[in-house]
Amino acid sequence: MNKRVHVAVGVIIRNQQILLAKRHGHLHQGGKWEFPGGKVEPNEPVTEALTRELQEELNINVTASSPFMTLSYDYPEKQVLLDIHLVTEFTGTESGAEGQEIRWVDIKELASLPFPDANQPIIDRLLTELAH
Ligand SMILES: Nc1nc2c([nH]c(=O)n2[C@@H]2O[C@H](COP(=O)(O)OP(=O)(O)OP(=O)(O)O)[C@@H](O)[C@H]2O)c(=O)[nH]1
Ligand SMILES: [Mg+2]
Repeated sequence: MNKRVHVAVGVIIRNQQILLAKRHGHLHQGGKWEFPGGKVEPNEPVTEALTRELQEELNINVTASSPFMTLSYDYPEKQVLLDIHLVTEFTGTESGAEGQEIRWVDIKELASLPFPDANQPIIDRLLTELAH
């Protein structure tokens, strides 16, 4: 029996663009684009996990965020609970602090990129609610 992995995920938005990172090839769902984030530690508040992960992965400091949606998804080998937050303000200059490729992408372009299977509802909502 595996436990569902709780993941803090940041949809970082600025000027109609979203900041994506490419997952390293050896990781789960490797080679695909992702919204930066990572596992919530035991007893850690999710917003704290979000801030910590984006500091570690992008070297930025989140200064404004709001809950966007949660999503449970069962991969054959792993069950995740994605706790997705919109990040609307941050300080610092983004970089791939763990050697990963990063990219700002127009919201409308999201539909044409490969994401982990769990992400489809996020993409759909961003396209219908935030693209203009
Ligand atoms: N960060 C992130 N993880 C996602 C997304 N979609 C998705 O299915 N996941 C899954 O959520 C899980 C947790 O992500 P993660 O980045 O913390 O995990 P990881 O196992 O690579 O290790 P880590 O704890 O060292 O960061 C992974 O199995 C990943 O495939 C997404 O958009 N962003
Ligand atoms: Mg991560």
